[in-house]
Amino acid sequence: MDESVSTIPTMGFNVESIQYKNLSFQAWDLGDSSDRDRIGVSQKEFELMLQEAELKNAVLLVLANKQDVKGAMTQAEVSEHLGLPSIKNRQWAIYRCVATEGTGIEEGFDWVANAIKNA
Ligand SMILES: Nc1nc2c(ncn2[C@@H]2O[C@H](COP(=O)(O)OP(=O)(O)OP(=O)(O)O)[C@@H](O)[C@H]2O)c(=O)[nH]1
Ligand SMILES: [Mg+2]
Repeated sequence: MDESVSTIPTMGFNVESIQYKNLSFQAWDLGDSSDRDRIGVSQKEFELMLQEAELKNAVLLVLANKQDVKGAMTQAEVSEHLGLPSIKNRQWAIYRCVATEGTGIEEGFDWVANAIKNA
C-alpha cells in the first residue's frame, strides 16, 4: 500500500491520503480504540469532520484499531462514542482492526470500494 502524508492546517488532526487498488481515500487519525481518555475529543473532531461540505457525499469507514490491546474499546463502544448509529444521511461502516498484524484493514477498504460502486 502506498501512502503519502498531507495535513489540512485548519483542522487540528492528521489527514492522510491513502491509495488502495484503484481508489484514493482520505484518512483521519482520530485516536484509537485503546485511548479511552481521548475518545471525547475524537467524537468532537469527528462531528466537525462530518460537517465539512467537501465530505457531504462521502461514504464513511471507521477503523477501530488496536483491538489486540487489553482493555481497548470494542467496536460497539467506539461506534457508540462516535454516535455512528444516529448517522442516517450517509453510508457508514465500522471495522475492527489490528494494523500491526494487518487484520481488518483490507476488509474495511473493500467495503468502501463496494459502497462507492453502489452509490
Ligand atoms: N498493539 C497495537 N499497536 C499498534 C496498532 N496499530 C498501531 N500500533 C502501534 O502504535 C504506535 C503508535 O502509532 P501511531 O498510532 O502511528 O502513533 P500516534 O498516533 O502518535 O500514537 P498513539 O497514541 O499510540 O496512537 C506504533 O508503535 C504502532 O506500531 C495495533 O493495531 N495494535
Ligand atoms: Mg495513533
